[in-house]
Amino acid sequence: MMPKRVPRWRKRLRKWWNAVVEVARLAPLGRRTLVILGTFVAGVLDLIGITMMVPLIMAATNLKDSAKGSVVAIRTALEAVGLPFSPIPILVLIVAGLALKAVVSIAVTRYVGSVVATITRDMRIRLIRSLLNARWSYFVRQPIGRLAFAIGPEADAAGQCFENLSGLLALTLQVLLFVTVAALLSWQLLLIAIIAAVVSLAWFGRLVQQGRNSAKEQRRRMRQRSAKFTDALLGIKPIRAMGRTERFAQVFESEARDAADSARAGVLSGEFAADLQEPVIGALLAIGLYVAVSSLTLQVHDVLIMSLLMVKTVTALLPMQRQAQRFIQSHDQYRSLRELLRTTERAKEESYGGLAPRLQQAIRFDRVTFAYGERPVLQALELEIPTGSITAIMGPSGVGKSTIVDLLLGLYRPDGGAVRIDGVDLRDIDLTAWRHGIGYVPQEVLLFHDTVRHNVTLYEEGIPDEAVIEALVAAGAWSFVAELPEGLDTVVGERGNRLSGGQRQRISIARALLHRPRLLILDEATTGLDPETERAVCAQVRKLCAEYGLTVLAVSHQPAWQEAADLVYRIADGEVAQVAYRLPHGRVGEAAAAG
Ligand SMILES: Nc1ncnc2c1ncn2[C@@H]1O[C@H](COP(=O)(O)OP(=O)(O)OP(=O)(O)O)[C@@H](O)[C@H]1O
Repeated sequence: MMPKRVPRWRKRLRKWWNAVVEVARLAPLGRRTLVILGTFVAGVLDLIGITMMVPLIMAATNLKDSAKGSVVAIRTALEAVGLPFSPIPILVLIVAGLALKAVVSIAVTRYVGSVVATITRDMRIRLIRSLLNARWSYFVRQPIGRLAFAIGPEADAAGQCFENLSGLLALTLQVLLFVTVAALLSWQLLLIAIIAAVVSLAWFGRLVQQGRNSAKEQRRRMRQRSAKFTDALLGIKPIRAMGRTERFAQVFESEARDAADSARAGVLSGEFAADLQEPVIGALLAIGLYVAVSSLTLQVHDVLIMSLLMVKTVTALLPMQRQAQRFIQSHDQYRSLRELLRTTERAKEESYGGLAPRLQQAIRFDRVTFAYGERPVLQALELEIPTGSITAIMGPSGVGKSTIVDLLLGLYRPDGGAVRIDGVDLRDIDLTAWRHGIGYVPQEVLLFHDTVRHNVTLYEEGIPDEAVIEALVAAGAWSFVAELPEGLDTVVGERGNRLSGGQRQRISIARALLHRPRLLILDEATTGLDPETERAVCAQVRKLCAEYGLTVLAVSHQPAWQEAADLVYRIADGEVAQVAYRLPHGRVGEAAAAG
C-alpha cells in the first residue's frame, strides 16, 4: 500500500504545534498554568472594559434601546449591588477593570520574566557543564567562537522563545475572546472573520516564510562569523606582525556587507507582509460589518460593541503575527542550542573505574597503540616513568609526544594496550581523583584576565598567601611578582598580555605546583625561559623530587631538561627509539629500545 501523503499545511501545523509544546514544556506545569490563567484573566478584563463602553453610552445619552443583550446584563448586575444605571458607577467599574487588568498583566509579565531568566540560566549552566565534561576529542573540534555564541546570545534567545510564546498566547486569547463575543452577537460576522483570517494567512504566509528563511540563514551565518572572528582575534598577533590586517579587514567587511544585505531583504519581506495585512483584514471585516448592519436586524449597542471589537481584533492581529514570527525565530535559535547541547551531552567523557589512584612505583605505557581517526600515531609504545624522578621525552615535531601526555591525563583512551599506574590500568582508576594529583603545564600558556593570585589558585578559595608565594618561588616567579605594583593582586591583562612569555610560563608552573602534585607534567613548558631561569626551575623541580618524591614528566627539547632528567626517551615512528639514563654517579648511559 502506498503511504498516505501528508498535506503541507498539516505538516506546518504539526511543526508549529510541536514547537509550542516543546517551548511550553521549558517551564514546569504549575508555572505554565499560572501564565495561561493570568493571561486569560487579563483578556477577560479587557473584554469587560470594551463591553462596558456601550452601557456607558446608553446611560449617558438615555438611549431607550437598551432592553436586550449585554446592556441588560450590566444593568441587572448594577442594580443587584444597589447601584444606579448611570455613567459614574459604570465609569468607576471601567477604571477598576482597567486597573485590575494592568495589575494582572504586570504580574504575568514579571512571572514570565522570571521563568525566562531561569530557563536561560539553566540552559547556560547545562551547556557549560556538558562542555566541561565532554570528551576531549569532541571539545577540540568545536570552534571557540561557536561555543561563545551558544553560551551568549543563543542561550538568551532560548529563554526569549518562552517570552514570545506567552506574548503570542496573550494576543491569541484576546482575539479569540473578541471573536467569541462577536459570534454571540452575530454568527454571520464570525464567518466573515474566519474567512478574513484564512485569506490573510494564505496570502501573507509565503512572504512571512521568506522573511523567516532569510532570518534563519542570517543566524546561521552569524554563528559562523562569530566563530571565525573569535578565532581571528585569538590569533591576531601574527596577523598584525606580518601586516595582513588589511586582507583580514576586507574579508570581514565583505561578510558584514553580505549580512547587512540579507538582513535588509529579510526585514523588507517581513515588514511588507505585516504592514499590508492590517488594511486588508480591516477592509474584509468592514465589509462584513456593513453586511451585518445593513441586512441583519442588529441593535445599536450591538453594532457599537462589534465595531469596537473589530477595531481591537484588527489591531491585535498585527502584533500577533509579529509575535508569532519572533517566536519561530527564537525557537530556531533554541533548537540550534538544543542540538549543540544534545551532541555535547552525548559526547560525555567515558566514565572510568572507581579505584583510588596510587603512584608509588611507576607509570607504564604497556604496548600502547593510538590513532586519531585513520591516522596512526603510537604503535605498541612501551615506556616507564619511575616515581620520584624526572623523565624527559624527546623527538621530532609531530611524533606524538603531546599525545603521550594526553593519554596519561586520560583525555584520550588507548586503542590498544594500556596506561598503567602502579600496575593498575588507568581505565579502572577514578579519573577525577587521578587528575587532582597532577600538575600540568601546557605548551601554550593562556592566563585569565585576573590577578596573579587567581591565576595561580584557579579561583580556589581558602588558600593562604604563603602557599601561593611558595609555589611562585618554586617556579622562579616570585622575584618578578614581588616587584609588580600590586604584587599578588596585580591584574595580568587579557590572556596575561601584560607579562612576558617567560613570566606567563612561570605563573603557569606555579599554578601546577600549588597543590603539591604527585605527578608534574611539563609539555614544552620552559621553552620561553632564558637558560639561567630554566636551569633554576629544573633545579627547583629536582629538589621537589628529592624532598617529597615528586614524579616529573617533561616533554622538552631543551638541554637543561636532558641534563636534569634521570631518564630520557627519544620517540620516533610511534615508538621508543632510544633511552638514556643517569647512572648513580651522575654519568649517562644509553640503550637502544628493546623490541
Ligand atoms: N586532535 C587531533 N586530531 C587529529 N590529529 C591530531 C590531533 N592532535 C594531534 N594530531 C596529529 O597527531 C600527531 C602527533 O601530534 P602531537 O601533538 O602528539 O605531536 P608532538 O610530538 O607533541 O608535536 P610537537 O613537538 O610539534 O608539539 C601529529 O601528526 C598531529 O598532526
